[in-house]
Amino acid sequence: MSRRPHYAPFREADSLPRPRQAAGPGQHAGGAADPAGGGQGGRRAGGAGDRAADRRCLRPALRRAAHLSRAAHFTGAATPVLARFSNFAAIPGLPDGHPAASPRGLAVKFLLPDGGETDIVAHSFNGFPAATPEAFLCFLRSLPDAARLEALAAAEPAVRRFLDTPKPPPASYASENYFGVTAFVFVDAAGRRRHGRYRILPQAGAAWLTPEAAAAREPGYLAAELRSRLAAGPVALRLMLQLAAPGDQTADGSHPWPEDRPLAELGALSLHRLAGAPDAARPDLRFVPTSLVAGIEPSDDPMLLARTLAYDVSAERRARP
Ligand code: HEM
Repeated sequence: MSRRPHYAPFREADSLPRPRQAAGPGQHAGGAADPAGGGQGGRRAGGAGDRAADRRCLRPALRRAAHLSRAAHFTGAATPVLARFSNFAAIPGLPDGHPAASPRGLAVKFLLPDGGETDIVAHSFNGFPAATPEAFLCFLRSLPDAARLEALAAAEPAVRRFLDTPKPPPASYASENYFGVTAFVFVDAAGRRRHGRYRILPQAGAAWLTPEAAAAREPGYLAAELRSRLAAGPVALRLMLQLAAPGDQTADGSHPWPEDRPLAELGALSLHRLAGAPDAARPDLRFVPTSLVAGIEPSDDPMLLARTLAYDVSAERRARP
């Protein structure tokens, strides 16, 4: 099915709703991953990423609002988007119900009227096991060795929290909460600057399976569920922005801000159908957190530069014949 994208601003009164509780993800699963080779998220060249691009991309419609940023897609008409759901761990063939498949990823590309693009890359854990690229490399290198990983967790609270926080398998990619983790600076038309972190939340609320129930499902149950869900109607998600309070640190995505920070509603994402060619077949398709437009600027988080470089290397390798 295919519908024209639609987009409409929320009422002003809706733009700063009360904070809501983030979903509680669950137990970690490791998974060897090499940032240069494809890294975190299971989208390495020739691996699960290709499959994800083929089966889990959507060309949806975005309906949104908000006045926190002068970015064109926050202030104009409906903006088409392309989204990709994914699993953690760069392990081709890993079943969707495997513990190492969490956290789940959701990347969104806004296809702007002037031909430009801007991306959001989010995952289903409100944090990250590392605050710096060096610490993330250390984490990745420790994954194959349980004793080394445990020693790292004992020394690094962010690793401990990532491993110990439950990350239950979702009932659907569309029933998971996604966190942008990295802060950005949002600049409005008057030049006012505020730090914020994206969240993408299911309109109908989150729903998870028990690990046992997920393990009993078919290996690709999430892709199959998404396909049948879209045949019945659009996936409805809320694009939110958690706003920093004065003094909140903005350089460390491994530390979430307190839940009492306000959540602004930027708009509604409506995903209508699986992407067809040429989007699903684009070998160079990539979602990069520093693909920004006027009105959204990078924060002082050092991960941003490392991610930009790593995602480009990964996408280039994937595009190679
Ligand atoms: C230094 C830190 C990081 C490195 C080196 C890294 C590396 C990578 C690489 C190489 C990819 C594959 C990109 C591609 O092939 O197109 C990727 C994808 C991804 N990463 Fe990271 N990552 C980092 C931090 C993060 C953080 C903090 C998050 C939290 C949201 C995150 C979430 C994701 C997601 C959701 C994807 C899949 C995006 C897609 O579908 O294209 N990563 N990462």
